[in-house]
Amino acid sequence: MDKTYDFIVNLHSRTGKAKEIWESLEEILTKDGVSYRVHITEYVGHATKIAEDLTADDAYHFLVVAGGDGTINEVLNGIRDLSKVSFGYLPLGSANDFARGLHITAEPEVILRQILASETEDAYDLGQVCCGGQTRRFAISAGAGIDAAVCREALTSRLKVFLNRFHLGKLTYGLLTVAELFRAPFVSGKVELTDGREFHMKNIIFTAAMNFPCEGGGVPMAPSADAHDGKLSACLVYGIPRFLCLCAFPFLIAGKHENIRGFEIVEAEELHVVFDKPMVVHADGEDCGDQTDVTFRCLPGALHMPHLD
Ligand SMILES: Nc1ncnc2c1ncn2[C@@H]1O[C@H](COP(=O)(O)OP(=O)(O)OP(=O)(O)O)[C@@H](O)[C@H]1O
Repeated sequence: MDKTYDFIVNLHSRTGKAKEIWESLEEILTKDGVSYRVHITEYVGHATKIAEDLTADDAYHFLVVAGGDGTINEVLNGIRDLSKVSFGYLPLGSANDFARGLHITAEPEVILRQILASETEDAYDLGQVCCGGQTRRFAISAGAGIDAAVCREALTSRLKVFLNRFHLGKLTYGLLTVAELFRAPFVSGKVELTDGREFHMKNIIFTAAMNFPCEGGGVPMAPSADAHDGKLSACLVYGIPRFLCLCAFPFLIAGKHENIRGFEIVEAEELHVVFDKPMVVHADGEDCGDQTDVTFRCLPGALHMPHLD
């Protein structure tokens, strides 16, 4: 099989730091005589278009995404048929929750060499969110409520740009979360799981459907989420006063929130959530609008990645 790699690169990831890392990676590709093409993203949403165009035929494709979690989500939502794609990943973002979930900790140069040397693939679950007439895939998490509102704010946050300069980008999420906690509307709703369980929720803070344990730059919403089990782990937070929720955040950040009042972690192949007022919804931090009816679903083993030694 012709192994030409298509690199989809977001030079704007990590507030532009990705550019210099990518330049050193491209030197390796040139020096090693690798057969490859580079597709640099030029605007928000471009990675989806690039992936759509690359996978429009019936051939098998070796894609490698170089960027952050937002770029991964865009590419995932452009791929026509996931079963015909090998999905390599070079973490160049600021939150890097996808890399964290995969336990990819090596330097990008090392990961690149591992991808190029890989002969086999590993399959991982993905998530899918359906709401407001749209269907989006997600790799890490999707959710409604405060975490989604924070993602919306973070997309345009000057605070993130500022903090990224000091390698403190993930602090953005903490600061924005405290602000959102006290300005979010009071919403009630119901969650139905595939096994028939139902949760009736008042004063919903958020519902986060996790494929990997962490979102928001390492916050372990569902510490035991496993992208090999065919299920999503949902963290439901509701029914507690907001100041108590704020007091519980250190436990959330430490991944010790499971037994705290107001925090519930449930596993399911699918969750259907209905709210009495619109809540902000996100998929991997990408804004899915304000919605009242949302379905989160697991797509077992849908993502094929080069096995890294
Ligand atoms: N040329 C471009 N100009 C401006 N924005 C772009 C461009 N190309 C891509 N983007 C946008 O940059 C956003 C953020 O990129 P990405 O997620 O890769 O990096 P990050 O925010 O640093 O990482 P993380 O999501 O892990 O925190 C993406 O949502 C994408 O739409």
